[in-house]
Amino acid sequence: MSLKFALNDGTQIPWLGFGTGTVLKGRDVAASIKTAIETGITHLDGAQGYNNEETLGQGIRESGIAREKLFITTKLDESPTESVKDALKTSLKKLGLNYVDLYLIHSPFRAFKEGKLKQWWKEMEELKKEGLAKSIGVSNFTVEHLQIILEDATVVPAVNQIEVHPYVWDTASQIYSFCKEKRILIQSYGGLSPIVRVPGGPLDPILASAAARLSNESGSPVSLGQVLSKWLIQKEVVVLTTSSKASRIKEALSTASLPDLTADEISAIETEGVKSHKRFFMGHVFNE
Ligand SMILES: NC(=O)C1=CN([C@@H]2O[C@H](COP(=O)(O)OP(=O)(O)OC[C@H]3O[C@@H](n4cnc5c(N)ncnc54)[C@H](O)[C@@H]3O)[C@@H](O)[C@H]2O)C=CC1
Ligand SMILES: O=CCc1c[nH]c2ccccc12
Repeated sequence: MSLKFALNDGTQIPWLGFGTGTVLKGRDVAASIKTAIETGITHLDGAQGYNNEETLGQGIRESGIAREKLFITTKLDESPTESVKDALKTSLKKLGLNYVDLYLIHSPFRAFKEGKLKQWWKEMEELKKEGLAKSIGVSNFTVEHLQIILEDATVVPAVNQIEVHPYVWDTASQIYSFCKEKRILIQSYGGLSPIVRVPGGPLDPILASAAARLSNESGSPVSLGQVLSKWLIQKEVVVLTTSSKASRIKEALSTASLPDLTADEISAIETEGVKSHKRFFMGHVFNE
């Protein structure tokens, strides 16, 4: 049985999601999606803005897996040209689906500037009521953005998808704590940044020493990436990653069953991480 986290609306979400943004944005993802599903992925993360929802849907169909076995997310663009409902209907048509498991507001930036955050959230709540999205949530929201929609919300966002890794833990931890208190699950993206985007940083020796201990204990090789993902799992944070290689997907999937990191290892990862702030995605939100 693979690990799932509970959402505040009573549904469950697989801890690991396969992303179709970043390196896959604008590309034909059908083959990657089929490989991911055949390797054991059941959670797929898409977005209107990734411009590949058609081939995401194609990959799902070609995999032959039953719809109800999958958890599928897509996101409302930051500057949609249609109403929120029409935008989701367009996404569903492209995906070839009747509903998504999770629909997210991709970014608060534009709606916040135009004073439309509350109105967008009301429209999101309607979509959930109509069953077009089983769960609804947000992405790239700071505490300030969340507080605005929570003032009038009848549905608390199920998730907030943000950049989380040790090099942004100084700011991400504040959003994480607020969301924990409100029972909003955090989904992390960019989680492998310390090893894929800025390798050689102060975190590497700590990741290497934890990986060596876990390798000894589990009897099979554990990578630095798995240590980063294990850190997130132990915080009950969903991990979004991507790879066209079945071997890397297999490795990622096996992370949940590794022995736990110790409290000292977790503390060392966070202490070293916050010494070296490096943000890769949420600059448009935080203006850093
Ligand atoms: N809501 C938002 O604003 C954003 C959402 N996302 C979502 O999150 C997903 C994942 O984001 P990423 O930053 O790409 O994830 P990530 O930080 O896990 O990086 C993935 C990269 O790492 C490489 N990789 C994967 N496994 C590896 C391993 N074991 N060793 C070394 N390299 C490895 C891959 O080739 C890929 O280039 C996106 O596809 C998208 O769905 C991403 C960015 C922003
Ligand atoms: O998902 C990654 C970053 C992001 C935030 N808003 C958009 C819109 C379109 C593509 C990517 C993104």
